Amino acid sequence: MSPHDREPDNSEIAAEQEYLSLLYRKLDAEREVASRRLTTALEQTGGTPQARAEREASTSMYTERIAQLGSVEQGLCFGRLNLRDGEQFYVGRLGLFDEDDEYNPLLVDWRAPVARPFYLATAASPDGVVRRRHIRTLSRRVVGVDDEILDLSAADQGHDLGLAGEAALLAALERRRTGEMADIVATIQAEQDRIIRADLSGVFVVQGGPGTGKTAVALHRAAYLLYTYRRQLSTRGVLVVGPNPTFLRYIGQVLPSLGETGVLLKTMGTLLPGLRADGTEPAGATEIKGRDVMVQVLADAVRDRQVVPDDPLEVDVEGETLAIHREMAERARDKARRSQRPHNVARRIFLDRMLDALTDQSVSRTEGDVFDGLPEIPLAADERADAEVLDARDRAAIRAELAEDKKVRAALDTLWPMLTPEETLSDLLSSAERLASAAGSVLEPAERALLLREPGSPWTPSDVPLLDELAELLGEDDTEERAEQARQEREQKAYAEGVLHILEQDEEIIDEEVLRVGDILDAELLAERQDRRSDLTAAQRAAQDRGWTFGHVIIDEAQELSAMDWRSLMRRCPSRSMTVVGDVAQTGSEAGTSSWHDVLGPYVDDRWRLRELTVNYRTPAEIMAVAGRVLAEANPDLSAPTSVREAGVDPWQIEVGRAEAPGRVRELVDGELSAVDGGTVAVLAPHGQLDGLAGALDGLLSDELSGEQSRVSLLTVELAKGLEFDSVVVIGPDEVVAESPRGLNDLYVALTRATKRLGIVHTGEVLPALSGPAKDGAAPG
Ligand SMILES: Nc1ncnc2c1ncn2[C@@H]1O[C@H](COP(=O)(O)OP(=O)(O)OP(=O)(O)O)[C@@H](O)[C@H]1O
Repeated sequence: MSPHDREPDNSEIAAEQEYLSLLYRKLDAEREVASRRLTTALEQTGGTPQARAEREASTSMYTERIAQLGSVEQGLCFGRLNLRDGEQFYVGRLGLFDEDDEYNPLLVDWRAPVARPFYLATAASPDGVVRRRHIRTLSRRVVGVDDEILDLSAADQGHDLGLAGEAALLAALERRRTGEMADIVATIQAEQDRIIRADLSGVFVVQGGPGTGKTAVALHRAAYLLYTYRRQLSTRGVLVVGPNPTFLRYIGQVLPSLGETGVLLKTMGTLLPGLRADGTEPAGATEIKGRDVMVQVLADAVRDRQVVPDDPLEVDVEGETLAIHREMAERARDKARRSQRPHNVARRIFLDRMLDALTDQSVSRTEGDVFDGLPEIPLAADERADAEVLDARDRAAIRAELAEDKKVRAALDTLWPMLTPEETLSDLLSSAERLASAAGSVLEPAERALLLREPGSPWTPSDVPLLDELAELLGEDDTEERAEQARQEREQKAYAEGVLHILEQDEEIIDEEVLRVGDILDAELLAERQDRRSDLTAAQRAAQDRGWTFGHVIIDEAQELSAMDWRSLMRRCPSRSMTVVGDVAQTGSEAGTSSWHDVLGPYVDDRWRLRELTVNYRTPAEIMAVAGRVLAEANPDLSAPTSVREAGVDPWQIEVGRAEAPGRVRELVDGELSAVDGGTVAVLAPHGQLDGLAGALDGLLSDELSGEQSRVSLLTVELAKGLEFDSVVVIGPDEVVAESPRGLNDLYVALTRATKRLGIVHTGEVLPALSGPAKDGAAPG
């Protein structure tokens, strides 16, 4: 507690309780209104198309409102500001207004500009705030209030780290972890707030050590942007990309708890609609597939599928033998390639040209046959045309027959096949020959051998950007579908124009000051509303559409992404409105980066902003002392963030033979479970020890089948990225380090997952970074 804090008495708690009860009554009343309106909208049937469209819009609006009102039940109001001019207002999860008092705010949404001093004001820079009060609640009950007095005479900030609402913050940090991330809306710190409310445009990089709140900040930023730029973002949606499904489950509740449901959460492995890429592969293969040279490899792989025959290819068409010559195919291929269209679209050009050539061949044969039967008569040039036996109609009929002929089609298919991204990539990666042809000049034979795999192997996350690239290179020949869609859109727009025209005529008051329908709705927008697809939210539509582009993209653990991943994500965000969150000291993937400049440069040059977070809210100082030594060895240029608190417990370390480890770990985990009293425990282990440990921890771990979440997790470091637990037991640190070229980074990640306790079980060599002078705590039991 800073020197300016004052212990409030019970009468203040009682007064806050009274106000909180008023807010909940208001919330209940709003819920009831929304439910009644929803019921009315659902009960109505029939009517004109316009009435139906309006009803659908009302139904989704009230459904969304009810969900939003439900999501703010816990922690509805968490703060109060008293300003120097005598004004006072309450800050909470959403805005509530008093209709009976000129819509004065009863509760201000935390994202509204007036709520900002709640997060930013300090004693040195009070921003008009005299007192900031944190209100702690449990369900609908006030359980405590913490005050900070921020007046002009208080020049001392009271704490080196400049924490706002220190008591409330520490209470939030001390809470037991449940396996799901909680929102931090009541205790956002000033350095975090500046990131959350940063401008929407451009690429914004948030670099920060473990536990500095990068993920929390990224998610609150999504909620803030959706609130502040709703009109802009609700049509294109926001995409949040995380490292793995476990992480998405961990953060899954944060945005709904802030009343936001319209965000699409994805991993790279699930980025493409309808494709699940959860296979595994050697780390070396992931690194190679992530390199930017793969763009060239894939382009060449597609060109390799555009074939010309060395020897004439003969095709029997109803007793006649037509020949596809090399030159004929080459001319057609050159023309199709010159069009610069994607492979499947350019195919049409190739086919047209080939059919023309085959038709010529067939026509001249037929004509030759006819003339062969006649005596030789020399013809003048102008007489020759008249002497053609077959006219244009006959030619067209022959061409149509050739186009329909199965054998002709099969022959042309071998030369320029219609391809899907999946078959192209699978064919490439399962053929040493194809790989040599497409990648011979950019990959060494040993590297190509690493990529080679059995046909039908499961897709891996590193395949996803390659499939995405191929989808671009191949394109879709959707000429007919597009013509039909354009026709429907024209019809809808014409109908919408008619509706607008009638509405404009109905407007009785034509006054410059009064908003007219046309000012807020144009025919295109109205047509879009008419479109059946627009019943879905932007996030739902985006989830079904590979080519969807988002209004904003947030990438967490962004240091893990490969050059090819970046290319895929940039494609989804042509506006380059992005929040990139990560820590280059935690990079585990060989394909990942250690420099933001390297990965962003190709897309935005140096036009990106960087903000750093420096305070570690998760890991206590005692644990960071150990982790910091590992970081110093992994990357002497980087420094670990400063811990906000101490746990009062030193990390413990023991040495155990590898064979006895599983049994011993079981005992240690039991001890940790009781030490964290209802909290969570994670065992982080190298791949090589997972099976033995899974056996030993049987009955304690989550059941994947029943979906039942347990308090104990057994994970590799890769899967623990971004997560946190009350107690962490790291097994075989030497093996964790040896398993990957970035092994020391992995160990740093493992050591920084704990909120309270850390134990280290050495099953081999004790690494120098861990055998230093740190005090050893006692292992439980
Ligand atoms: N202002 C805050 N108030 C309360 N809790 C906070 C605050 N900032 C961060 N935390 C908590 O600190 C923990 C770490 O936050 P988070 O996971 O976002 O960090 P991170 O920087 O993404 O970490 P890592 O890089 O290790 O994954 C979380 O439990 C988060 O809720």
